[in-house]
Amino acid sequence: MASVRDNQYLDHELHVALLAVQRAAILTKSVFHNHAKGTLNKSDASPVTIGDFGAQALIISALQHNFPDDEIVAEEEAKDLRGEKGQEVRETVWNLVSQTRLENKEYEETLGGSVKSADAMLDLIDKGDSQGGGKGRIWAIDPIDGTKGFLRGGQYAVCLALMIDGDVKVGVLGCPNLPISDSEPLTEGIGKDASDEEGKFGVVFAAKEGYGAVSCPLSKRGDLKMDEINMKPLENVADATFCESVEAGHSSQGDAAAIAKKLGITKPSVRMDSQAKYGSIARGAGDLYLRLPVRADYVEKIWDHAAGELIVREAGGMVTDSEGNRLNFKLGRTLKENKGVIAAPKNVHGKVIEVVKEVLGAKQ
Ligand SMILES: Nc1ncnc2c1ncn2[C@@H]1O[C@H](COP(=O)(O)O)[C@@H](OP(=O)(O)O)[C@H]1O
Ligand SMILES: [Mg+2]
Repeated sequence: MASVRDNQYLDHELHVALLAVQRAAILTKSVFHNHAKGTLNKSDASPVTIGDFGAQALIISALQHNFPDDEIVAEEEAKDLRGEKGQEVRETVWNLVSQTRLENKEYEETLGGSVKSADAMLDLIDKGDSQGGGKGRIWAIDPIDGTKGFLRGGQYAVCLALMIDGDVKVGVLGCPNLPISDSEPLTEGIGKDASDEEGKFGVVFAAKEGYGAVSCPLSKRGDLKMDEINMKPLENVADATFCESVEAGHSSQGDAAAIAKKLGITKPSVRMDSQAKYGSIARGAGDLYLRLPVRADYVEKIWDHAAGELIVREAGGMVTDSEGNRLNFKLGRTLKENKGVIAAPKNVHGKVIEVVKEVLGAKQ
């Protein structure tokens, strides 16, 4: 198979996405260390809010500079930052956005450099209002996925994906709190006391459709020392390690336990927030990702899955909803036709879906 590094198809898109995610992750890390740990004085803004707005502004700025005609579906909007009421938060976010840059000047230039003004920053944030759909080039952004994990010092991810005509073609996940090494066991997080030092934690996952998946250490320079990643071969599904949400409201932990039991799985689940779950199984640190609907009326958002879904597929896995259907990114900002997500190595995915259907079917 051609490698994600040795061809030119969507190369510039992948390059910009990798740099943009790294720059945004520098901002979220700084928000965690300077704000989530208590130095935010007057706070009607949560650290999550500040990090979300800042990361979204920086990513959209890079996309607009390089691909001005592309549409963008992003989670946040700038409404609450405008006017007198939004002044304090706006200034905090602007401070961060105007100060955050990659240490490598050439890379920073590729991203178009700094945002010009606080007003320009608000307009950039609001460029993420596309309604999505199955036509043309559309980027999906989740500036901080796993907001609860972010606050706990657990896992979170800066997520960016490019869809062309509704198919995910490029996906990048920045996971500041995952171990760099692809061979480290699954971990929930590094905790509130984690140091900001590079070297042990912080990884970027990336994939281009048809060309495989890679990981590289997250760096302040934006360096891209990428290694190919693959899902771990799994002959017997009973030997699997599975991951699921920390939040019981996001995925039914009871159903997951029942499914695991029926599959003969004896290892306890690893609970982690965000699309770090997709990255972790893609690099073989775990085998399955089970996301089982808790509320029938919840619709998954495209920015919560686009990048991770491609990364797992390109690492040799299969991703579907709980009925075995591929996730459909052509329907707007949400995955309105899909319920739940099941990601697994190709050879066992069918078996897992069989059991998921049995367990969920028995509840009806
Ligand atoms: N009832 C629900 N069911 C499933 N997912 C939900 C949910 N409520 C919120 N979410 C989504 O779950 C995401 C986190 O996923 P996970 O549980 O895997 O960490 C959230 O992303 P944000 O953290 O960006 O808001 C949010 O979009
Ligand atoms: Mg999210």
